[in-house]
Amino acid sequence: MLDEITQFKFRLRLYLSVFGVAAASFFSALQYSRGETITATISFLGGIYFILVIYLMIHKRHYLWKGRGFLFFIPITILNIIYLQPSFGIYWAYVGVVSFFLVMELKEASLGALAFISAVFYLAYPHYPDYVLYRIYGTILLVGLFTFSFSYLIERLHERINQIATHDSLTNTLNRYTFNTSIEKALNEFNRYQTPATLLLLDLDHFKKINDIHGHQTGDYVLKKVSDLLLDRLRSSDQVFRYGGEEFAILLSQTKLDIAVQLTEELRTMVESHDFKIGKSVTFSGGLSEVQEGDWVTSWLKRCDQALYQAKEDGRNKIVKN
Ligand SMILES: Nc1nc2c(ncn2[C@@H]2O[C@H](COP(=O)(O)OP(=O)(O)OP(=O)(O)O)[C@@H](O)[C@H]2O)c(=O)[nH]1
Repeated sequence: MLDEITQFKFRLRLYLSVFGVAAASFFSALQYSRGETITATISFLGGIYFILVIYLMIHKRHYLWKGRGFLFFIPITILNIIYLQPSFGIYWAYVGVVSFFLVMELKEASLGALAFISAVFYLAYPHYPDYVLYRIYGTILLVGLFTFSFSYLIERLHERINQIATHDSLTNTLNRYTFNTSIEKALNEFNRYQTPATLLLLDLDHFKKINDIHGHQTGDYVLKKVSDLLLDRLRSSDQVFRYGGEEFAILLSQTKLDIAVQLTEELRTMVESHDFKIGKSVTFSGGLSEVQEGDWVTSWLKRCDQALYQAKEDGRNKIVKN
């Protein structure tokens, strides 16, 4: 769902850029034949810009300047048309307002559209009687307001779906789906740039007893609190995942094994010394392993699993590296 929305946005911007090339070529030729050399040159440069946008989108999956280059061509061309031919040029103002929200990010699109609307109002002012002018102003403002509202709603929904798709609803840590993609990415970065990374698998000790003695709600509270402690302590570049029921995974990017061991010891004592108000301390066991030459996701995970198993075997509340 999430990928579909992102891909739809990407494709829409690609098709609009193709349309931009066609429109720019047509208008450039037309304007040139009419002797409007300056306008023809702007349209021509617009066409080149859109070709560049399309090229980078197809070959690099990159959206040039986040669509900002659009500002220099479409709005300026429309304003120019309104200036030269106010009686029919004004119709393009509506298209101009909407197009900001299709090609740019919401904040920049809103500011751009506001500046554009002000310029349209200024250019239209001397050419229409009051009763027509107010209708033009009113309808352009409403189109701007409605388009902004829809775009705002879509952006909020997108953020919400993103949060639901990537996070665990109880603990607010990242979920298993995100774990798979993140671990692949860490492995690729190691293979390509030798960027170190250490993975920690962490399992709460005797968690079943907490559930059995204090009830599921208290169990949930403990899981949530442990996650909060971990998230508060770690850097934003580190990623905490809920790997299973009472098992977490922490991906420490740019971190070598020895540093990771020190950090995990700190996390272990932090959780152990926290008062969960259940009459005894909560502890965890952890298995650590750094990514190595020739690793696959499975081999890296297997080493962590073995280390975690060893930590449990050694009496729990322990950290083992592998
Ligand atoms: N409250 C709560 N409990 C959960 C959740 N997910 C898993 N559990 C419980 O976690 C417990 C895990 O039990 P075990 O796998 O035996 O592990 P343990 O009791 O921690 O024992 P060791 O790992 O060997 O130290 C089970 O009772 C699960 O029901 C959850 O989301 N909320």
